[in-house]
Amino acid sequence: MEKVGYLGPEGTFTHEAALLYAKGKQVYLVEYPSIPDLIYGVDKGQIDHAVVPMENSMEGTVNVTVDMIIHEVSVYITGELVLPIHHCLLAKPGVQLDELWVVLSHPQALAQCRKFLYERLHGVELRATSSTAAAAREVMMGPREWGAIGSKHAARVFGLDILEENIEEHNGNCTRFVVLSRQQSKPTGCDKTSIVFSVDHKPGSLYHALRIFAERHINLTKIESRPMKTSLGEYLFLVDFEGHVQDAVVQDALDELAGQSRYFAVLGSYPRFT
Ligand SMILES: O=C(O)C(=O)C[C@]1(C(=O)O)C=C[C@@H](O)C=C1
Repeated sequence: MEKVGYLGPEGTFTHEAALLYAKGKQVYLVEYPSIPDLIYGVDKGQIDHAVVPMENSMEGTVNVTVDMIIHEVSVYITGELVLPIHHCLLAKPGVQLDELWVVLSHPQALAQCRKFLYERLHGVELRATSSTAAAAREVMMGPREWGAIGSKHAARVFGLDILEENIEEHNGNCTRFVVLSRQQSKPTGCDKTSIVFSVDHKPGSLYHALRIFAERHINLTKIESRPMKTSLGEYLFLVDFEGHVQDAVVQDALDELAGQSRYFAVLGSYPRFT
């Protein structure tokens, strides 16, 4: 049976994404304590696939995920899942909001609830944890004055009360998760591809790179720059577009782009989440 890893413990949003990915498949879910552990887990062959958060509609890219895929491991993006993210304020049964003096959660979740924390819990100490469910677990074991930001599922798993629901700043809050695997996925006819490249520091370089897609009517769905990490001012461009690396038009475009890039790599082609 294939093994699918997720950021644990049970009750994280990544766990929800992994459950969605596993639906109708015969797979075995494996919990990992951090995103790097999870990504190394798939790279080293401990698991077949890893479900990791990639991008949030409010907070943008999950840098650790993107940077590890680009710089540290040899895995492909083979799937994507988009989930609505609704956060709750959780506490031990019977505890009231004004009794809380510490609130724990994953940094992404704390950031997505910044306004609520400022308006309703101003002055409380905010503590970062490895995941939202890890925060709920600590609250279950910790003093009564601790609260956590996490999902309804985490409240059930750790026996906590939900003091407030939907405390995220925007009700359209959602996170895009990707599936990482050691083998590339096959074309489905409704795919997306992620690539990364760098260009020379001369006028028009990026324009000429993007022109390759425009001329072939290839629809770009995301463009982002990340530091190359070698020196200040050196960037890698990450581009997502519709199509699969095995499509003739995409192959033609990528051949041209590779020929004029300083660095070029395909991160993977995968079925588009609809
Ligand atoms: O802590 C969790 O529950 C996670 O699954 C991680 C994570 C993330 O890193 O983006 C996933 C979705 C939400 O955006 C908040 C946290």
